[in-house]
Amino acid sequence: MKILSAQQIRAADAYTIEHEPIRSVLLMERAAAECAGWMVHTFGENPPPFYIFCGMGNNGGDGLVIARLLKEHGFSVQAWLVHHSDKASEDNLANQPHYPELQHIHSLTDFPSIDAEGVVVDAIFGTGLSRPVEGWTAGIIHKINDQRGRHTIVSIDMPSGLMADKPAGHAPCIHARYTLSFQFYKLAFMLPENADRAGQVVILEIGLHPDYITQVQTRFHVVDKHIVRTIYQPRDPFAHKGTYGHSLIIAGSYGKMGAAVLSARACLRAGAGLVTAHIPRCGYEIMQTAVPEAMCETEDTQHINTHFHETVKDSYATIGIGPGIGTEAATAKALEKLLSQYEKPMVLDADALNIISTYPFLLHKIPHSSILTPHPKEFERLFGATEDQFERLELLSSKARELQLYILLKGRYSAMACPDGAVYFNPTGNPGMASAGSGDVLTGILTGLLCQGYTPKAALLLGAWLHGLAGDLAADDISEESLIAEDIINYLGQAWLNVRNT
Ligand SMILES: NC(=O)C1=CN([C@@H]2O[C@H](COP(=O)(O)OP(=O)(O)OC[C@H]3O[C@@H](n4cnc5c(N)ncnc54)[C@H](OP(=O)(O)O)[C@@H]3O)[C@@H](O)[C@H]2O)[C@H](O)CC1
Ligand SMILES: [K+]
Repeated sequence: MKILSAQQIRAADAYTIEHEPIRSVLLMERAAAECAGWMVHTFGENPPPFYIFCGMGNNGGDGLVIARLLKEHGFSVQAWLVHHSDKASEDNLANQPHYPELQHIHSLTDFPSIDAEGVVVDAIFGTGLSRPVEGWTAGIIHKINDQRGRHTIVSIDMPSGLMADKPAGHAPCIHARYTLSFQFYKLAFMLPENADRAGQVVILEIGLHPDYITQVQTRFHVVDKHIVRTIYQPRDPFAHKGTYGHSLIIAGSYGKMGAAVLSARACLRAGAGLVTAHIPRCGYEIMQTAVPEAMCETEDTQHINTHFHETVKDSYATIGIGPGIGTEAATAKALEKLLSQYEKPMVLDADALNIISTYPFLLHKIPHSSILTPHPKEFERLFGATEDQFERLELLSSKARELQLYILLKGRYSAMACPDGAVYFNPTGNPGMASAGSGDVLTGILTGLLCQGYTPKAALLLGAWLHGLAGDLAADDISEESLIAEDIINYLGQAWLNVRNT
């Protein structure tokens, strides 16, 4: 799914009005009907009172229509027009008479008391916000946020105060429980700094013109079922274990053999034909017992150091390196030799990335189209700090282009930058996965997908999706709280079935 900028959304709006064709006030009616429908579906069983705050633009217009529709549905509704500007938009004005009970807010003192527990609908600003909100209007936003404990806040299209494609910094902004976003995610929703502003994002189809959506060019995308289904390749009925490649997992050290076990097992569950785990001697029994399907090569010491580069053969379809290997000087030396010698795309994570941030010249030795999977701290160590998360996104994208690598920056919506400048966000996953070993599993999955012949881009998008989906399926069964990395591996099979049957 494409992520459009605020300007592109306006253009989609205009294109739809001209080419469907449809009057703009009816497009507003359609968008608002989707919102009202969602509210009836979500709150309809025992409907609470609705308090709807409308702005002067078309976001406010949506709010006015929602107020009318919910009232017609028999809900208890109160609506206010927040006069932040002197002039209302045309479609806002057209809808005001259809909601005669409309009340007005001209200053902070007009803010009503809304005591009975209910739903606060924020329809003050949408994609038309052009600057940070100031003065008494900012005060209204703070007053609405103060109601968070008692009321459920639902924002229409955007939480008021947030700009779709610019940093909001500390500007006043609604903190919504839900954001009902029209047709597309906005870039701002993808960034961790806005997580508690947008809340849970629900995408509502409002029938914007498909021709515009198909032809519009955008760098940012959200991975969806359609993309994943297109990537998925069913297995060859005549396959043998050689068909799906042989991968090498280089992982583990004394006290961190779990990382190697998780990566190797995830690599197998992702579908690699054969897996060899290259590990220190101290982990031999552990690996052979925990993952009997994997072959083992060992080092004589407690760390990977002396000769792992010597074992690397061209017959390995790919390599996953990093989980738990430590950052000893000898390990760094061996990594350098490996990078000089191996030419196919590989997966680098964790300590492999930490070593590279200490010896940045190694960045230029990584085989093109390899996949790096840093978490935000590792990313900062590799590429430096940024002022805000929009800037970090640009840095991510420019590094992927410059180095011709795929870089996955871990997060709620992991951002995956491609060598051509495109950035994909992965929507699957949950907070239960923010625990030890989850990244080692991802390394294994990505290596397993590369190994069986998926292109690096396909492996990246599908791997991140499967990893998150397996975590979601596990959390549905055993809760986010008790989820551990091994559960992600255990539910990978169900995630595969889900992808296959979509
Ligand atoms: N996506 C679609 O196709 C559809 C979207 N709809 C809804 O329309 C809004 C966008 O509506 P728009 O009228 O362009 O903008 P807003 O309603 O978000 O806000 C515009 C008004 O806000 C004023 N403004 C802007 N910044 C500030 C500020 N910092 N402080 C005070 N006032 C501000 C602006 O006035 P100016 O002074 O800047 O002229 C406008 O009065 C979209 O989000 C959807 O909700 C359609 O309904 C359906 C199709
Ligand atoms: K809003």
